[in-house]
Amino acid sequence: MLEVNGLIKKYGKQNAVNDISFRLEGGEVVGLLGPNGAGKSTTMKCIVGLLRKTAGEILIGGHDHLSVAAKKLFSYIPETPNVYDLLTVKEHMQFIAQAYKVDNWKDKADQWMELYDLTDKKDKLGRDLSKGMRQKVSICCALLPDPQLLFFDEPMIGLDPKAIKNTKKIFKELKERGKTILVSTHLIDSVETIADRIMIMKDGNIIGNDTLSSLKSQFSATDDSSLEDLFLELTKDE
Ligand SMILES: Nc1ncnc2c1ncn2[C@@H]1O[C@H](COP(=O)(O)OP(=O)(O)OP(=O)(O)O)[C@@H](O)[C@H]1O
Repeated sequence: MLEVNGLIKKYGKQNAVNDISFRLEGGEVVGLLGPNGAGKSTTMKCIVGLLRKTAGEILIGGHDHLSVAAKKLFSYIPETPNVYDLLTVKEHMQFIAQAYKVDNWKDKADQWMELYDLTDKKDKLGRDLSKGMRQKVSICCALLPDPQLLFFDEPMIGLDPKAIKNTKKIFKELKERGKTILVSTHLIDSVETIADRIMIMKDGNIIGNDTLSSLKSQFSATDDSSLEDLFLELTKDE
């Protein structure tokens, strides 16, 4: 579903992403972890075409990632939600529904807005929404087209506890429905139970990419050590 080969992204002379390669098979859920500045957001932004890559090849469903065919396959939830100042919550849904030709969009949009407590905010303008509400709108917009592949960059940031709980539940449901998910997060427990694989980045490199149990055995962690213990061990400065 996703193939990244030799991705390099430089900001000026600095390599933010340092020649990384990885794949996501259809139906896989992969947790992308790493300390601040590791290159997680840069990697995602290059994949979804928001940043121009310096080098490398990225294929989505076998199509170049910048092609329309690729864009039809995925949704992206950015680390900072961008909403349109002058569209209401409902108009955001309508805009996405029309762009992605979503059937029966009103019922689907109502369900997502209800789940994220946005029903009574549906006529509020984007510019009048709180940070958490913007994040909720961003998530609803990404879920509405029901894409095969979802990129979540720090989806829990700014969400209230109920929305965090719902989002974890949605991850589980999406996984059960065979969706492919790449989720970057610092809330390690939010991916520990659902991720088929964990990818750990540090200084622009992938320093671990395997199932949790394989990572534990590779790095001689004990069976009862958590993903958090493993993460801290792998990313500690020498
Ligand atoms: N627009 C930019 N211009 C210059 N350098 C940047 C820019 N954006 C990111 N960087 C640098 O690229 C590196 C990777 O940043 P990135 O935002 O991808 O990390 P991250 O893993 O997502 O971090 P965080 O967990 O803090 O969100 C960092 O060293 C950062 O300072």
